[in-house]
Formats: sequence, C-alpha cells, structure tokens
Amino acid sequence: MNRPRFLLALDQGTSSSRSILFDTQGRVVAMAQREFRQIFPQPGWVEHDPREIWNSQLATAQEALGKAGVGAADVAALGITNQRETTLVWNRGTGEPLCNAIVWQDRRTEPACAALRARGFEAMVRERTGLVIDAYFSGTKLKWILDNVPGARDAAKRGELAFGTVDCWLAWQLTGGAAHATDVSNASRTLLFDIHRNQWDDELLAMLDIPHEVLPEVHASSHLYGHTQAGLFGAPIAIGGMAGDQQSALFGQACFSAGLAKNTYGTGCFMLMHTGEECRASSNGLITTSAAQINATPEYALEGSVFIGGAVVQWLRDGLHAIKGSEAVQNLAESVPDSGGVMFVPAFTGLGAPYWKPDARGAILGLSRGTTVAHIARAALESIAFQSAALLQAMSRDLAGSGGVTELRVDGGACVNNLLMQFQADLLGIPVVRPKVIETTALGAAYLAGLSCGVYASLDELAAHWQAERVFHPTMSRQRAGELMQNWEHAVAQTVL
Ligand SMILES: Nc1ncnc2c1ncn2[C@@H]1O[C@H](COP(=O)(O)OP(=O)(O)O)[C@@H](O)[C@H]1O
Ligand SMILES: O=P(O)(O)OC[C@H](O)CO
Repeated sequence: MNRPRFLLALDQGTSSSRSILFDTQGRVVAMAQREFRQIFPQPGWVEHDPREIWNSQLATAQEALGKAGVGAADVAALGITNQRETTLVWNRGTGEPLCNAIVWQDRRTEPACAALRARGFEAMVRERTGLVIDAYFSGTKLKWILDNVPGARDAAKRGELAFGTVDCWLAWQLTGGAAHATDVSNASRTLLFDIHRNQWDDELLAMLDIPHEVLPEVHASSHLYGHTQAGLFGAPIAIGGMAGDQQSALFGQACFSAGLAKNTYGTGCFMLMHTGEECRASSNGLITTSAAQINATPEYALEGSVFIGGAVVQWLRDGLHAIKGSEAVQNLAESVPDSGGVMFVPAFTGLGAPYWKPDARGAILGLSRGTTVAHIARAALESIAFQSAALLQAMSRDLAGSGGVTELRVDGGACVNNLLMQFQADLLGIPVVRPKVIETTALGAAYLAGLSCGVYASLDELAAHWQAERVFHPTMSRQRAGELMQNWEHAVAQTVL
C-alpha cells in the first residue's frame, strides 16, 4: 500500500478561511479560500459568526481536496492554524454557540482592562502570561460573554459550556465534539495561561472570575488531537497539529531556534523571534509568547503585534477610494520619488506594540499644497515598514549584549510588495528575505501535523525545504534611516488626543 502523500492545512484567518493541500516537500498542490462576514455591531466591536467560520472552513477544505482530486486516504494528517485570541463559547450538549465570536480586534473590554490595571494586576499578569493587560487578548472577552449573555455564568459553573479559540472550535466541529482541546501557542494568548508551567492558572482564573469547567485541554502543537468525522471528507483524517497563525508562520519559516525571526505582513503585522527554551521578558514593549511546541518541552518567542498593517492599504482602497485593488498601491506609490515629507500613522484602533496606546487614533502629518494621493499612498506603505522597524528596534534593545536579529524572513499578503520590502530593509539595516513559499502560516500547520504522524522525522528535514525567493539588501545610509525613524517617533507622539 502507498503511504499517504499529502498534508492538509486549515488556515482560519481574520478575513477569510483558507485550506491548502501540500505535498510532503512543502509545495502547494491546491488551495481554496472563502471570505466571511465581518460584523460591526457598535463602534469598536468586531464579531464573527461561529457557524460561518466553520462552514467556510469546511467548504474550503473539501474544495481544496476536490481541486487536487485527492481523497482522505491520501492525506496523512491535517493541521489547524487560526486567527488568535478570538473568543467563542458554545453549549457542550447541543454544540450551539452562545453568541457571536468576539474578534481579537474588538475593543469593548478596554474599560475592564483599565480596571484590572488600576487594581495593580499588571506585573503579575506579565510575569505569568508574558502579556500586557489589553482588550486584544481572550481573557476579558470570555469574561464579557459570561457577564453579559443571560444565564451564561451559571451554565458555565454547571459545566454546560465550552470556551475555545478558533482552533478549538474547529477541532470540536471536525471531531463531532470528541475533542475540546487547544494548543499551547493559542492558550498563551488568553491571559489565563501560565507559560512557565504550561497550565491554566487558578489565580488568573480568579482575577477574571472564569470557572475552570469551561476550559479546554492543552497539548503540544504537534499532537494527535483526534480524527475528523468520517462523513466530512469521505473517511476520517487525523488532526495532527494546531497552532496560532503567527507561531505557525514562525514554524513554517523554519525559525526553530533562538535568534531566528519572521515578520508577517497581513491585516496586521506580527514579528516573532524564537528564543529557544528561554522564556525572555521584554523591557521594551514586546510580549512573550509560547512558540509552537513539538513535544512537552516549552519553547518561546518574543512578539511585537501591530494592529494595522496591510489593512492600511485596504483603507486606501475602501475608505479613500484611492486605488481599485490592493496590488495597485505599488504603482501609485512608485509614481513619486518619496512621500514628500508626509508621515502617516495608521492608529485606527489604537497602537499595539511597542507603544500600547489604546487611545491613539490615526494621523496624516506633513501635508503641503504639493501633496498628492500618491504621496499619501507612499506614506501609508511606509507606515507598515516604520511600525515593523519599531518592533525590531525594541527586540534589539531587549537582546542587547546577546546577539541581535541578522536577517528578517517575511511572509503574508503584503510581502509581495517590492517597494515595501526594500524600504523595510533600508530602515532595518539587515537583509529582508522572502521565501519561495509565502504560505508559511499554512505550511507551519502542515509541518506540525506531518511531524506527529511520522511523515517527517526531524526539524532538520523541514529546514532543508525552506528556500529564499528574493533577498532585499539595505541601501540607505544608517544616518538617513535614523533620521526617518526619529520623524516616525515624532509623528507617533502626535496620535494621542
Ligand atoms: N500588493 C500589495 N501591497 C500591499 N499590501 C497588499 C498587497 N496585496 C495585498 N495586500 C494587503 O495584504 C493583506 C492581506 O494579507 P493576508 O496575509 O491575506 O491577510 P490576513 O491573513 O490577515 O487575512 C490585506 O490587508 C491587503 O491590503
Ligand atoms: O488572521 P490574521 O492573519 O489577521 O492574524 C491575526 C492574529 O493571529 C491576531 O493575533
């Protein structure tokens, strides 16, 4: 009998569900993608319908297999990767969601976070979870659901409700309720998880008044979580891996050891640097997070999360109507030699790392009579690079004296933009390397699944698959890059009214 030749990755993102079928060399064989509704019930609130998440994800998985003409028996295992922090609660008996998912971008729990900060919890939370107290993370979202959906807290205490992030919800659906489980990388984004002991933490649960009964089991990212119900794909497929999308991308970029870093340019930007088995705290506005784990040994990363990355290009398209499609931004930006002194800080939903300014709002500075939409487009693109450069500067300060980041691996939808990548290399002063396969988020999940089911024997085997497509070398003088960064920081300082 032939061995199964494929790995299937389910990549459940903020704006779309995608499924990618890979061969065992890590090459894309087939892909399917579906967008689903973004629900904005009030200013600052962002929700997804859990049923739409599940239905769109299942449909893309079936479509990818169909396109490739591959049956379940040819798939060694599937891996799940997901938008992180987004919070769901459902009934264990019926499987019905209690309410819409509260998305990571949702700011409704900022007052609850401010209250926790005022009560002096920040240092304990940072030490135990590696996180800052911010509405971004799941804990206060879960508390909001238990406090605001009638009867939820009592039902939770009676053990009738299940909480999960999107990975957990998908695993539950795929296995018909047999698995209520998440992985360490997702658990580490909840504000409820002790990243040193790799366990849910009673004191954090008490801080947020969360009953233990709602919590999923936590496993390594490469782990046999269960099997899909036979009816979904014609035969059961093993679920061999789960990881949050940014930790999965770090894995897919073959950043397996301390010092290797990647930046993903999607809706937001997420820069992660692996720190090996060392749980490193940041003194410069970054967070510490669990990296994808292939066994019981904890591994960590330093992370900088920028809330608006490629989304600024969507705003040029949908808000300003300056371009028809995202790809048109490069031509428009290249039609001028520079931004003409315009500085754009896209703090539409506050600023994440390294600033953590929930009250900041967007600003366009340095306008003159000669400013055109092309200058604004260029400044918008540059803002993605400036925010990422601020993350790398913070990382370098954290690493002072112990070797810094020597190259940055990139991926995500906006990394196809050569102008952006060159400007990024210029600001950073290190090479920016774009790999041949930029679907590294999905690839990471496929690799995690492939490791647990024996398709791969070692990380070295995976590292050998990784290949650069293009290297962007810095060409700007360090003095000029320093001046530009100063201008950027000056602009950031103007964004809190
Ligand atoms: N050529 C381009 N230049 C700059 N940004 C782009 C380009 N093409 C796509 N984008 C941006 O990339 C983002 C989509 O990337 P993707 O990795 O699919 O995001 P996500 O996983 O967050 O849904 C969008 O915000 C889009 O505006
Ligand atoms: O779905 P993405 O690619 O926007 O990623 C979202 C992040 O996981 C949020 O932390």
